[in-house]
Amino acid sequence: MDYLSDERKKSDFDVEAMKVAWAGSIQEFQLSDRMAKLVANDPVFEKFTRPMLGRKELLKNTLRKSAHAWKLIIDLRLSEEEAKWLRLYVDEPAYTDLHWGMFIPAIEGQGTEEQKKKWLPLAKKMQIIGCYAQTELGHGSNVQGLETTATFDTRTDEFIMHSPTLTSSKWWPGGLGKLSTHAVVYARLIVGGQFHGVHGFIVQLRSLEDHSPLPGITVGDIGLKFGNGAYNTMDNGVLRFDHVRIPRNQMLMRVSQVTKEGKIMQSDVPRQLIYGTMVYVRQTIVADASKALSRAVCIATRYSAVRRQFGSRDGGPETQVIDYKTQQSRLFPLLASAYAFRFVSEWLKSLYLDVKQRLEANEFSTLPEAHACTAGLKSLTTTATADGIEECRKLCGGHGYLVSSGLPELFAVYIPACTYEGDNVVLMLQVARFLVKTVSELGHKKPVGTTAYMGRVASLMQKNSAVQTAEGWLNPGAVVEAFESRAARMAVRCAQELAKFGNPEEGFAELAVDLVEVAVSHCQLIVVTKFFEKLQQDIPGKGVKESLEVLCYVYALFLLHKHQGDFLATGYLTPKQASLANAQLRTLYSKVRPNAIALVDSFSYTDHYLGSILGRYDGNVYPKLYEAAWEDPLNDSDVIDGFHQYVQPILKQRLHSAKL
Ligand SMILES: CCCCCCCCCC/C=C\CCCC(=O)SCCNC(=O)CCNC(=O)[C@H](O)C(C)(C)COP(=O)(O)OP(=O)(O)OC[C@H]1O[C@@H](n2cnc3c(N)ncnc32)[C@H](O)[C@@H]1OP(=O)(O)O
Ligand SMILES: Cc1cc2nc3c(=O)[nH]c(=O)nc-3n(C[C@H](O)[C@H](O)[C@H](O)COP(=O)(O)OP(=O)(O)OC[C@H]3O[C@@H](n4cnc5c(N)ncnc54)[C@H](O)[C@@H]3O)c2cc1C
Repeated sequence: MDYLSDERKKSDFDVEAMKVAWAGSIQEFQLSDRMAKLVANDPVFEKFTRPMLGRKELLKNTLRKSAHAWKLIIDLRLSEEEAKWLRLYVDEPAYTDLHWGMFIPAIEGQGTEEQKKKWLPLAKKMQIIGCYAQTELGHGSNVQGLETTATFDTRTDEFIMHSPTLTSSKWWPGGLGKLSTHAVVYARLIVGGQFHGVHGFIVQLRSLEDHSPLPGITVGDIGLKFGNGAYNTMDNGVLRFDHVRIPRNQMLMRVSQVTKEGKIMQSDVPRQLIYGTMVYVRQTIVADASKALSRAVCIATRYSAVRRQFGSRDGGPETQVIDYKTQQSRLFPLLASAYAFRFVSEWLKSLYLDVKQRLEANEFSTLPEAHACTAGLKSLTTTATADGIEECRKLCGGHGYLVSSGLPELFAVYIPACTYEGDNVVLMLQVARFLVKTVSELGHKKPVGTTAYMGRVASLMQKNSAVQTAEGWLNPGAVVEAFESRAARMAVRCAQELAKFGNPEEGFAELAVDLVEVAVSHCQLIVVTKFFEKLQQDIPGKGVKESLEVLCYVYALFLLHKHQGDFLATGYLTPKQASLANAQLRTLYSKVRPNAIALVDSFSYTDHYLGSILGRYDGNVYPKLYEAAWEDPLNDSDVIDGFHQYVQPILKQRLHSAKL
């Protein structure tokens, strides 16, 4: 029985066509759908019991699933793209994520042709397992502050890898603790007693025969992390070197080379390329944000349509909680954000692929913008997604707190995204630096790409919003101009404040809070603009484009409402115009309402991937919650273990004293 069928009938767009719009293309949809079903129908990938497992059992279970996934990849001859989708739908962080997601990309991006030829075939056949060992106990954000040393020994033509202090211990790398045989280790290059910057080195950690750590290497897991199950399927590790020798050709040498004689040779490649793997991964994290947020939103939306509270008249049904305006005002902006992040990630991927091609051809001019966009959008989308998952839990009331809602584990597994691959505040400060530089160069350099609007800064500073009615806000030009003006005005005002400091670094430190706000406003502008640009494309299917238009305005006007202080303080909007935007937002919520279930169905998530009783496709929530309660190990017996030993004596004592 489909308890949500009435809801599904209300929608006025073609859901199958929306699935394609969400996936990006029919090919991508079919590929993803095939992998989702493959995983959902395979009992090895069962995940409901995960939060009940102890750490060792949990990790072993992950190894079993990863081995099975690898067997499927080989047996079914899956392409790299198919394998990525398969791992996504298995939905369990594993050592393989870092192997494929960072170790291999680090060698691809920073290795020489010779190094790639040697290491990539081994890694791609999984004859070695690698991780990305950058962060240390004492330093994560400050990469130039890393303490591990790689000292070149001209006599033996080797580097000596060493951990000189406790704080130089590598700490956090995923897959390092128990599984990696190799790592790309970031360390201070020392040649002839001089420091020559931080570089990556391929280091073997464990024997390929019996997996024991090699001499001079101390390696282990850093311990239990937040939440049951969640990210504890990953062996984040600690690593120390005691004068471990590696051949010279294991330094990744695309950026700088060390000769046999101990000479440093700089190629034309900028040193920032050493950070290139982070640009790649940050871009994938933006795509992951839309997946995580859409999952949470799918659960909360379906459950909000099933759940009823108050409002019964003449014995009729109570009100579906999704019909409360307050519920809509919390839920629908998140639904719109999931779509907004999906489309901005699509754009970011194309930007990244373009930069990658240019880098391969030794053309580096677009790298700073790619860094700013990946850093800023990673920060913006992961912050919003982490907050959004928690909001979805609250939107589900008490049942959202049950593990079987799927939300607690999703939250626990997701929130480190605000920290890993760059703390979100640190990353926004990188965007701010890029913007301040752009403003300072306005007189002699035409801004391009995502900062092109700064080229119109004079008019953006003068012209105020012309919107006169609530309908006036349903105009892409009016909305985009509002976001451009806010971002440009905030950036210019900050630049003026900065100019008052004799020492720019001192000014940057003092104004850091304002600078982060400038960076956020710039990144929100990018997301809004890319959503409108998406709507310029041909999007087939009855009502699909119209529904996306509604979501685009919801996303933009919700941000405008949330940050109205900025829009008012910069003088671009009057209080009346801000309140008209809010009135329009209320109208938009009622347009989303009939389509809400169809909009989350369009994510095309299987019940397996959602992993939530509240978010079941058929809406059959209460019987399934009731059944699941009886499957809890505590309900194996009527009287629990420990009762006779610890509780009964207390009860008996009470009976005894009552008799007295
Ligand atoms: C099969 C596929 C699966 C896909 C899944 C993938 C994996 C999924 C996720 C897995 C889960 C977890 C993985 C987590 C992994 C990690 O966390 S790895 C560790 C990440 N660490 C960080 O992100 C550290 C953050 N810190 C930094 O990035 C910096 O070093 C920082 C930029 C903050 C340092 O600032 P400064 O000290 O000012 O920097 P400098 O070194 O002096 O350099 C400044 C110049 O360099 C430019 N820059 C900085 N970063 C980059 C970059 N990434 N790319 C290009 N350019 C960069 C910066 O703009 C300065 O340029 P300028 O001098 O102004 O011209
Ligand atoms: C689950 C997980 C997986 C990870 N996987 C890996 C991995 O595979 N490989 C790897 O190398 N690393 C990994 N890391 C480490 C991760 O990349 C770092 O933790 C991250 O970059 C943040 O650095 P940090 O811990 O030094 O934070 P810190 O920099 O110590 O941050 C602490 C606080 O200080 C603030 N702060 C720091 N610097 C500044 C500044 N300049 N201005 C203002 N505020 C500042 C931050 O905003 C934050 O509030 C992982 C971390 C986690 C949690």
